[in-house]
This record gives sequence, C-alpha cells and structure tokens, in this order.
Amino acid sequence: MSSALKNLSDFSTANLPDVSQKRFAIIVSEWNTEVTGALYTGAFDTLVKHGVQENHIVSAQVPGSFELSLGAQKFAQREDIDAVICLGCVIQGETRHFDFICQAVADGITNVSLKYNKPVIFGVLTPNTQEQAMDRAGGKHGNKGDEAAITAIKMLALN
Ligand SMILES: Nc1c(NC[C@H](O)[C@H](O)[C@H](O)CO)[nH]c(=O)[nH]c1=O
Ligand SMILES: CC(=O)[C@@H](O)COP(=O)(O)O
Repeated sequence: MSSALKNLSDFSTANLPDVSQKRFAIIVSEWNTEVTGALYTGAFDTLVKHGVQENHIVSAQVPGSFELSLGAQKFAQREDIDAVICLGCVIQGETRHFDFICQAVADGITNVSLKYNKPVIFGVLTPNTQEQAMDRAGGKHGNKGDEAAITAIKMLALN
C-alpha cells in the first residue's frame, strides 16, 4: 500500500519488547529542518510513549541526509547504544542530485546496520514537494518519525 493510502503513525503495538533499559540514538539532518524537526518530535515522543526513558535517548545533528550514515556509525559503534534512528528529508530538485543522495543514504544506513548488527532505521522522507513532506511529518499521512521509532523498538525484539 502506498503511503498516500496509509497513515505512517497507524501501526500495531502488540507484543512490543520491554525497552525500559534500552538506549537509542536519534540522528537528524539539518536540511529541511521544519520537516526533520517534526520527525524528531514524533520519534522522541513515540519512544517515550512506549517505555523508553528520556535520559536513554541521545540526539545528534548532521548537515544533510547524505551525512546520516556516518552520523549513525558513530553511535552504532558504541556499546551503550542499542538502536539508531536516522531522520532526514530529501526533496526532489531540478537535477539528479536527489537520486544520488537518496541511494547513498539508503545504502549507507543499511551497511551500518549490518556492520554493527544493530537496528539503524531509515527515517528519511524522499518527497517530490514540500507539501508531500509536511503531509508525512505530522500531517494527513502521519509522521515518519513515529514509524521509525516503533520500527526500532520492534527490531530490538529480535535480539
Ligand atoms: N538537497 C538536500 C540535501 N542536500 C545536502 C546533502 O545531504 C549533503 O549534505 C551535501 O551533498 C554535502 O555532502 N540534503 C537533505 O537532507 N535534503 C535535501 O533536500
Ligand atoms: C536533493 C537536493 O540536493 C536538491 O535540493 C538539489 O536541488 P537541485 O537538484 O535543483 O540542485
């Protein structure tokens, strides 16, 4: 189902693991900060809502989504971090730069997750327009940050 028909904040919370002692890092891109800020709020609030202690959440900013992979790696390599959530918004421009960033960050985040055997969540919006972005950052299609946070929690159940 495409996100146009789905609410990103509508997910099952059945059988969630106890995350009261788990530690999370949230890495946020500074590009399109009005969008990524809303994603961050959604992710942070969702983690706390489902049992994560606020002082068990560390946050960091990177200049753009392309830098999310390295930012994620700096926290994924830490023994005191159980999962990493990457938040960004790459909006299509006039050139193919969009394509290179999106592919690089998707591949990079995947590689970090596999290298450190930890959940590193792709909470990156790749819309065509600012409106599409806002619709997915707390608008009519929910909040990708909520989805990223619950995904991190669910993946820790695999441990
Ligand atoms: N255009 C967007 C960017 N561009 C910047 C890159 O992410 C990167 O920081 C730069 O290429 C230097 O390495 N980043 C976004 O997150 N969103 C955009 O729409
Ligand atoms: C996704 C981007 O980097 C974008 O903002 C760049 O815009 P353009 O492709 O018009 O240079």
